[in-house]
Amino acid sequence: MSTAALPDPDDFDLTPTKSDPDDTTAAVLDFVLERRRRAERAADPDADPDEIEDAESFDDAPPVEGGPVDMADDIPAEIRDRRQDRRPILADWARSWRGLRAMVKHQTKDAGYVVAYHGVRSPKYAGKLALWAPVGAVRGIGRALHWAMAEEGNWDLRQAAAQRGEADVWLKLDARRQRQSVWRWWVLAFALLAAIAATVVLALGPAWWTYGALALVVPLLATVGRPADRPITDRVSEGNRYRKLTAELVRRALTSLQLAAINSAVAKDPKAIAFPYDIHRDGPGHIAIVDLPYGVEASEVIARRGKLASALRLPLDQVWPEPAPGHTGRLALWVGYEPASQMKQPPWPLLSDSAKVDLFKPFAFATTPRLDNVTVEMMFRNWIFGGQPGSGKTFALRDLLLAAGLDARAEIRGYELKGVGDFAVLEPIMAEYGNGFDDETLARCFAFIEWLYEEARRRSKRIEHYAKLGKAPENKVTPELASLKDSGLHPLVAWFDELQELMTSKYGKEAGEILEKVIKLGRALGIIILIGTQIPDKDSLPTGITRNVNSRFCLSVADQTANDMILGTSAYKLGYRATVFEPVKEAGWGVLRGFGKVQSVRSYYVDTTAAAKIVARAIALRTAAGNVPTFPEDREVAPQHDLLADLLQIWPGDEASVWNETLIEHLAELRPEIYGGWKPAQLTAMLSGKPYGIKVAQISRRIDGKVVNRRGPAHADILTKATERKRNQSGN
Ligand SMILES: Nc1ncnc2c1ncn2[C@@H]1O[C@H](COP(=O)(O)OP(=O)(O)OP(=O)(O)O)[C@@H](O)[C@H]1O
Repeated sequence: MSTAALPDPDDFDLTPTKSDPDDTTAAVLDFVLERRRRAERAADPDADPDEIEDAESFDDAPPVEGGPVDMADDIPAEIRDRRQDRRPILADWARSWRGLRAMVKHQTKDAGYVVAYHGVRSPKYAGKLALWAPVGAVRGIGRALHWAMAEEGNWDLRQAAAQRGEADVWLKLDARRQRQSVWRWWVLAFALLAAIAATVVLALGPAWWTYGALALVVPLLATVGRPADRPITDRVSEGNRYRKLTAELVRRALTSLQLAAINSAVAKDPKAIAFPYDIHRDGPGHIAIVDLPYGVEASEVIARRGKLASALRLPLDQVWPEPAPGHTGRLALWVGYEPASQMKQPPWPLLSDSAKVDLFKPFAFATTPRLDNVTVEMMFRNWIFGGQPGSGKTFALRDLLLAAGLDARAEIRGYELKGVGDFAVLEPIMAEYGNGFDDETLARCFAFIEWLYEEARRRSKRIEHYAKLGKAPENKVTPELASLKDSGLHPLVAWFDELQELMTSKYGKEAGEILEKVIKLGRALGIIILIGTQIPDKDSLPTGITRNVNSRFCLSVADQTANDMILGTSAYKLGYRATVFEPVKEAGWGVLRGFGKVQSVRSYYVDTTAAAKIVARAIALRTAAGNVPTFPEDREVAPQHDLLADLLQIWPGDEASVWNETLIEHLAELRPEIYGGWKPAQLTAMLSGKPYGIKVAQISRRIDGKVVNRRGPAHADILTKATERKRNQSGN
């Protein structure tokens, strides 16, 4: 071996040499001597390569991942138990309905294929049966007679005895043959009688008995009669069927990747590629967990997915290598029964009539190649969808908006800068919607981004206020605050499809800077930014934005730069490559990052008709929650407030009149950004001035035995004014 001829001078073993266990004095190892000895052993062409290692230390069992450094006795039993890899009692496919269904479906499909394959060839098989069955009958009778005479073996022995002239031996052998032969003739005679009886019964019985017997006997006879190399049935062509994943196949594929580290390791030790678990069914396919040779990372194999598929002789979208948990050298190679492009995706769970969404909780967004459901979240997240035309980013982005629609609290505003109208179906539930790439739409979109920043600032004040009240322990929006009417902290979903149109326009630079700030500031405040873009270069999508986005879905892209721009630096090198997907044909497929392990998924396909149904349900939910008509369209004054309504809302108990000071305290709690810092005189002025004209009189209260006079309005006056105004408005 060439490596053996070039000993590495630094290749010494750091484990102590075996010594007398009772000898507690440390042995001094002469490194120079030891290296020379090793070099000599390694250079010896006759030396057993295994002996270069300590033969006793060689362990061909799969390595135990991350085992304890020191097997101390005091490791608690429950931890030791947990570390034991127990194989599940039931096979993977039998442990879930999904697995069971996939297995049954696959087996049925497979069996159906085999039946159809042979069915088409049945006339040919019938011809073969007709030809070989008579031959088989004659041959069968011949064999039966031969067997009954018991000459097999005996004849040769008798012949040898005759040649040696040993007559008594010959006679003994013949007597033995006769003894064997007698009972065989009896068996044959009974078989013959049984056959005659069966023929009579068949002749007397119904016709289908005869057909049944023929169906049994004729193929048997034909099998006996046919030449050994010409089977009656054709072999089912393996090419079109699923190839079972075997360890040998995986080994061969891995060694065909031209990865020097794998090939040299396997050349030295064929067990360098190990399988810690048996290859088993997993959903609609098989999975092989592979421990790659020492020092080889799973990502190196994943990056060569095309070569792997070639080595397995399978289409690319049937072969899904992924990093497996445990260590970086562990690979999970999943091979589907059929290419992912031919597998039918289940319908989106949110299409069901009872589906609701809570944006604080995960919801279904996509499926894996095994058709497992992948859930995602929107709260405290910002998203980028990137991909070339026809990759499916608009549809994927729309899925999220539809989900947001089903949370009645969510306010949705956004711009489609392509001008096609893919999002028009959502218009009834959107507070703001722009479509087009004309200057006016771009200007509105830019103004919207500016407003978002202001809104983020307003929200930060509100959060500060609620944090003081102990209602926002992490200075973040909580589900309770989001649900609190008029808290101004409900989820705000701001989306931009084809953002590159704005970024490359005259508004681009400023818009990019502001949006980056919004992304940074708004995440904790319930502002969710969703961006779809076609050209992810730094002009179309400022790096300040990409860097701060925490959820990414990269659909089919043309090159490494685009891939890394969306998924993050080095994603391509690590094996996360959306370049493997073809636009249009594999629309909806992409690499999802930000939700546990990075993986390839396909977004749920929801066409516009299905989308319209979801929107209808969203309208019903929102009407019930009082959010239709939608959130105020005029965002400049958002959030809108109404002093009288607010006063009625915060009015303490059933007091007839309340001091201004007390009212301001409560008002500031409700809307800190508006009423925070108000003075009693200001409230008096607001109420008594236009348009309300409410009397704010002196109210006497006895505090600590003393009479205190302060100004404040009466509940009845405010209620009267509010009702009057409402009546006037509805009369208009
Ligand atoms: N998840 C999916 N599954 C199956 N087909 C899909 C999926 N998503 C999208 N498609 C199909 O791909 C087509 C293109 O999708 P989409 O319009 O979202 O692409 P795009 O990336 O936005 O392209 P463009 O930039 O040209 O608009 C759709 O018309 C749809 O038929």
